[in-house]
Amino acid sequence: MTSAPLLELSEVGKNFGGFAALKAVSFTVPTGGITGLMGPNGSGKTTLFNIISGFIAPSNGTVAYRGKAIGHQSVQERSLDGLVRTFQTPKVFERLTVVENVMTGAYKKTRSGLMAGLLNTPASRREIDATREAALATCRKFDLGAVAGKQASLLPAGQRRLLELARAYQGDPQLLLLDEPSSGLTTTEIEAMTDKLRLIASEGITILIVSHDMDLMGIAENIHVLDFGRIICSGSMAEVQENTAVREAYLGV
Ligand SMILES: Nc1ncnc2c1ncn2[C@@H]1O[C@H](COP(=O)(O)OP(=O)(O)OP(=O)(O)O)[C@@H](O)[C@H]1O
Repeated sequence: MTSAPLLELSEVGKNFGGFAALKAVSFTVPTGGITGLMGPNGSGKTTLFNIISGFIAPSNGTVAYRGKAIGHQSVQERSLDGLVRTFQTPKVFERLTVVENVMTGAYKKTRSGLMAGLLNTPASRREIDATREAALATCRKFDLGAVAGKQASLLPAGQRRLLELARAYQGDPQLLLLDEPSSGLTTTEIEAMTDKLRLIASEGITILIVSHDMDLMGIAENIHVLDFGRIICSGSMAEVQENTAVREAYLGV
């Protein structure tokens, strides 16, 4: 018996004025493992991520998460339910330290929350200490232990990407949406990123990843390819690379 998909997109469309950025996009993301989303520039990948995470509403179609339509849920509600995303350009709190940045990933699930923390009650102090300890453990897991106390603005590109990943991980995701996590990284940094994604997936967290990077995309078990707002191919990396429509979309041949 196959289990229900974690995420199901049905006929999702998005119009910006008269322009159809997405046209009847349907696919599922199974629970567990890594699913990829590829496509040339402007094919609609970020628009689809924005719809799944709740930043924009689709013009048509539905997004179901854990078997339920989530169109009415805000970004925050989705994130509390374990649907956590990163951005093409890493969003890091520049003036906070690395560990403080990671702590912000967990605040939504603390009992007292950020505001109570500011009031400095004993309960909130204990909670902050526990949150900091957990964030430090995450820093070490993502090879950021040595720079945990450093201001985030001082990090080079590779560590910024890892920091964004660590912060998303601290938000306790069930489905992690990663938008171009290796963009701007060197080959060695991409290898480090790949290892961390494998580690996250091995803990049972499902990953949906957008990337242009064929090496990084090689870790996805199943890949969907968008072109001009439509899915033109779905399959393994080998199947996608062999597909004529994909070759035409990327190479124009
Ligand atoms: N808010 C908007 N208003 C109008 N058009 C938009 C808007 N957002 C996206 N588009 C258009 O929709 C199409 C898809 O854009 P999107 O950013 O989703 O593509 P992408 O595949 O993520 O591209 P890239 O790889 O360059 O990031 C593009 O033609 C883009 O210009």
